[in-house]
Amino acid sequence: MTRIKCCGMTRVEDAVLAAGLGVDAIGLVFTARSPRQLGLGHARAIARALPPFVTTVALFMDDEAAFVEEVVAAVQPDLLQFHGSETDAWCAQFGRPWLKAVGMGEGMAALARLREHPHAAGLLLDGHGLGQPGGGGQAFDWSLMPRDLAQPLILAGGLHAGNVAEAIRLARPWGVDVSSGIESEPGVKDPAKLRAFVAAVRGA
Ligand SMILES: O=C(O)c1ccccc1N[C@@H]1O[C@H](COP(=O)(O)O)[C@@H](O)[C@H]1O
Repeated sequence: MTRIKCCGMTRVEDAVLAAGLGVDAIGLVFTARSPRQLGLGHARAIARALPPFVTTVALFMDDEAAFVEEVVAAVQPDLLQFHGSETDAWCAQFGRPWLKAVGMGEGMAALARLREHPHAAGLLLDGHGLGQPGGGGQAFDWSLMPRDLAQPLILAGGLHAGNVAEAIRLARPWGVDVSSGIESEPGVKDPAKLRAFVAAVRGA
C-alpha cells in the first residue's frame, strides 16, 4: 500500500479531514521560503488535533539549527523534513528521524545527490531544481526513480488526483507527498481535491 503525506497544512479542519481519510502523514511548513509557513502556536494546534497513528512532519529549508530546535520543542513533530542543502551530519544533530528532499529538476545529474544521505529515514524526490523551494507543483521524469536504494523513497512534485496513479505505476514509491495538487490557492486545501487524491492513490 502506498503511504500518503499531505504537506503544507494550514488549517486544523483540513488536517483532521485528511487524517479521517486515512492519510498517513501531515506536513507542517516552517521555512520562511513558503507561503504555507506556520507560527509555532498555529502549528501546535494542528498537531494536537490529530488522532494517534498519524505522523506529523516539520519541514525546513536551510534554516538555523536553533530554529529547528525551537520548533521541535514546541510542536514535538514525529519526523523532520529538510529541503535545502543540509548535509547528512547536520540533519542528524536533532536526534529525530528525518526525510531528506532532493530536487530532481536536473534529471540524471540529481541522482548522485540521493546517495549523500545514508542516515535519512527516507528520501523525498521532488520536482524542483537545486536550491529552489518545493510546493510549486513541479513534476520530474518519474522513470528516473532509482530502484537500488535501501531507504524508502517518497515521490513528490506536481502530483494531483489526475496523475498520481500513473506516477505510482511508473515510479513504485514507498509513499507519495502532495501539497499544491490538493489546494484551491497556496496554503488552502480543497476538500474535494484531497478526497480525490486519496481515492486515486488507493485505487492505484
Ligand atoms: O510547500 C511548500 O511551500 C514548500 C516550501 C519549501 C520547500 C518545500 C515545500 N513543499 C514541499 O514540496 C513538495 C511538492 O509540492 P507540490 O505537491 O509540488 O506542491 C512537497 O514535498 C512539499 O512537502
